[in-house]
Amino acid sequence: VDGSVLDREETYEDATSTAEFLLSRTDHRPTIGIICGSGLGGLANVLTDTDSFEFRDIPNFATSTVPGHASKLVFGSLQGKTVVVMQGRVHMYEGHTAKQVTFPVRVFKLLEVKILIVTNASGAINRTYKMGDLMVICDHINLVGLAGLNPLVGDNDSRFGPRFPPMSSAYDNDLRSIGLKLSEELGMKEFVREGVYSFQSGPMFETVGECRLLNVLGADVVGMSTVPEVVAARHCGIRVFGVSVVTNCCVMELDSDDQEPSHDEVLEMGEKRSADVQRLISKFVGKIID
Ligand SMILES: O=P(O)(O)O[C@@H]1C[C@H](O)[C@@H](CO)O1
Ligand SMILES: Nc1nc2[nH]cnc2c(=O)[nH]1
Repeated sequence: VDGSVLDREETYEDATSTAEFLLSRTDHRPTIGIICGSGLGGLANVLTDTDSFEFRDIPNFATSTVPGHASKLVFGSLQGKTVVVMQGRVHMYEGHTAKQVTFPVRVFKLLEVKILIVTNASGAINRTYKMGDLMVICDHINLVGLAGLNPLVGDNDSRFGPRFPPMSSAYDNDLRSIGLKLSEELGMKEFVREGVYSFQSGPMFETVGECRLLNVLGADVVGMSTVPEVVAARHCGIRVFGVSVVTNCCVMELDSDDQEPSHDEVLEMGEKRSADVQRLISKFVGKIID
């Protein structure tokens, strides 16, 4: 079933039936969920003992139309832990609602996933950041969500979580510390940062004025995903760790010679950094107590 054609809100019962569908087809019982961003899906290929499902074959899942997002859900082992990996994600700019975009996270909850690792590609707003940097996400600015487009709008099903969930420590402090320490041990200190991810709906990249606005607001990078997933995860009590690959630097001056962003460039840089992201996430998964 292609979730993009569903014209109703996904319910707790839908998530339950999707979880039951998956649990009846795999013996894996993951405690860690991972979502791979643009060009970063290679992580799923390092799992062993895998069971793989196309999104289009999973009831109630939407399928990604974006190059660099394979649309596969892969269960398997990574560093001795059982994980479930979304090789690619769906985005709101593809026409999906916030609830469709976050449906897999709610299914993860019903699979008894305790920790969600989110990855994405982003553009640098912070002028000290460079292309190819990795940023451990410590906070987000949910411009889309503040304007009312977020997965928690509508009836609240308290089986998932409370009506008014806090978001002031959305990115788990202990997990961030572990991630940053491991990045140092892996010799990545030179290009690993910690900062704030801002979410705009896309699919257009930002104007110069918008980049300057985001800079004033305190954003370090900007992207088109992740935040709805994190909101849904925190709502249902899943702890979150996030890593963003800075695939390009946002254009901050009008009429400058700076290169305009393109999805090809995003994919190219994502794939270039993919091995480092895989090393960091693999080591992280091996280290954390889930
Ligand atoms: O899924 P992510 O956030 O990694 O994808 C980014 C945002 C857009 O989907 C796309 C722009 O190139 O890459
Ligand atoms: N919004 C946005 N998303 C991105 N994803 C990768 N690069 C960018 C960018 O510059 N802007």
